[in-house]
Amino acid sequence: MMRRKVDLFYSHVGEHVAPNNAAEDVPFMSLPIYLIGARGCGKTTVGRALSQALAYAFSDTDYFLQQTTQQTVAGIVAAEGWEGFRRRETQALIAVTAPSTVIATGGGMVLAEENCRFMREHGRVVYLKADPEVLASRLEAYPEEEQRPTLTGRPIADEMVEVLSQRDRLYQQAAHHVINAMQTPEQVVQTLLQTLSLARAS
Ligand SMILES: Nc1ncnc2c1ncn2[C@@H]1O[C@H](COP(=O)(O)OP(=O)(O)OP(=O)(O)O)[C@@H](O)[C@H]1O
Ligand SMILES: O=C(O)C1=C[C@@H](O)[C@@H](O)[C@H](O)C1
Ligand SMILES: [Mg+2]
Repeated sequence: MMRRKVDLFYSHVGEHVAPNNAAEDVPFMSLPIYLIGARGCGKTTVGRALSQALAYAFSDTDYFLQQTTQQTVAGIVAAEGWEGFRRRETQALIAVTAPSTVIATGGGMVLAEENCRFMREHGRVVYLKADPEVLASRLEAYPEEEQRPTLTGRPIADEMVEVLSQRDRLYQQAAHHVINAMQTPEQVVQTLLQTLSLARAS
């Protein structure tokens, strides 16, 4: 099933995956929607709800990685370092990309310029933006350390300030749209639907 969807975008030559269909070949209505933003901004939570509202498929690069490797994020990082995780994350992004799909990305997806370029070329990119204090309070409530091993070794609140100071610019640059993620998940979905339908109409 996954392979069939992926083949709509890619031709597979041996182990190599070569893009042959960028966004201009896919009707605007069916473009994949990539959700980007820091840990805890709601990419997974909101992404799943948005996919239901649009009757789209839903994929999550973190889940894809964990399913295909049968390891947690912490396990991959322990075995291969963050460098190995980031390499796999780029492959996961390509593998889950398909028309009519909402894609929740990992919080560090924008660290590689090639990932940003790929997302912008293949779909619509939405930044779920939230203040570090809001993100920290969500993550402190549900740390899920196997999915979110520490990035800096610092307490969560300090880590979120540091991470956003480095990445906010990258999220902004990669995004077609920036959405306030400090609303309830239902409100974020409604804002997303309005923003995307306005973009489709223009
Ligand atoms: N809009 C929201 N309002 C309140 N809580 C939220 C909201 N969005 C997500 N949460 C909560 O924040 C936590 C993290 O959400 P989620 O896993 O969706 O974030 P994420 O952006 O996918 O993070 P990661 O980058 O680690 O995958 C969850 O406990 C979720 O219930
Ligand atoms: O912000 C990050 O760098 C990360 C966020 C998570 O989604 C996972 O992709 C992983 O824990 C790394
Ligand atoms: Mg997530």
